[in-house]
Amino acid sequence: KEKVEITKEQQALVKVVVEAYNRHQIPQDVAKKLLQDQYSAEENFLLLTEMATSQVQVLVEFTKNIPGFLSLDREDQIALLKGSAVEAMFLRSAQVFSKKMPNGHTEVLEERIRKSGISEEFMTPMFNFYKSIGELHMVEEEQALLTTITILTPDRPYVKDQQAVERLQETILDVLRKMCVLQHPQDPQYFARLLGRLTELRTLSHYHAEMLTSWRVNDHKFTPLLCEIWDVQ
Ligand SMILES: Cc1ccccc1NC(=O)[C@H](C1CCCCC1)n1c(-c2ccc(Cl)cc2)nc2cc(F)c(F)cc21
Repeated sequence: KEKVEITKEQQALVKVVVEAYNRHQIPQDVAKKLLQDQYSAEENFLLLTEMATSQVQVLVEFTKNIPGFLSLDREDQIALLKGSAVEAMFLRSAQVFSKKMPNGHTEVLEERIRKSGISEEFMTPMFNFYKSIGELHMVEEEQALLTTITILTPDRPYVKDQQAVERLQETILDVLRKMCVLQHPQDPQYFARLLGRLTELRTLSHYHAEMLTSWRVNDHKFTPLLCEIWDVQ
């Protein structure tokens, strides 16, 4: 059985990515806000657009710390950000939903989200994804690396030098694979299950435009940044 070992430079890479991931988290805790009060569909829609707008800004800052990202072609950097922003938002939402909370809090949070204004048809795929992420009990290194892998997806629309992105993604995949073996020795399939979630994430993200335009509000107002990133307006 080969001895799996994370090299010094891989440890340094993980440290940089995890610190950037933790530093660039959403300022105010949206889960706490949702647990404190029940908001109208209008207030929830506004909260979502604010959260999503700040999350995109946070994502841009985070990518600057991904080793090699700034050496990519400038237009490819933009293509990767545009292509991964929605998935990063759902992945972040899933991680927020999966956080350990006092008894009964997760149920209240789920209820508040169910009643937030999103139309019923999207609840099942969305919560199935959130719960499948929760079942993985990811440590923060795995969460940070999984988000990085999502950003470094070579086959996003308009990416010119896919090989360059593939090389960066493979560097991250390699250290994540080793970390999973070391972190979950009893579950050799863990790494494969982790990557399987990215397929579920991509499917859920296909619904994002409909989820937004079908939100139960009269006027769907988006920020210019969100119009850039989401397929809306
Ligand atoms: C958590 C975050 C961080 C960064 C960016 C965005 C968000 N996400 C949000 O703010 C929205 C809120 C927004 C306010 C209404 C309820 C859902 N949100 C969504 C969501 C639902 C549907 C769509 Cl289309 C998008 C997102 N899933 C969530 C799961 C959670 F556990 C949570 F606490 C908030 C969640």
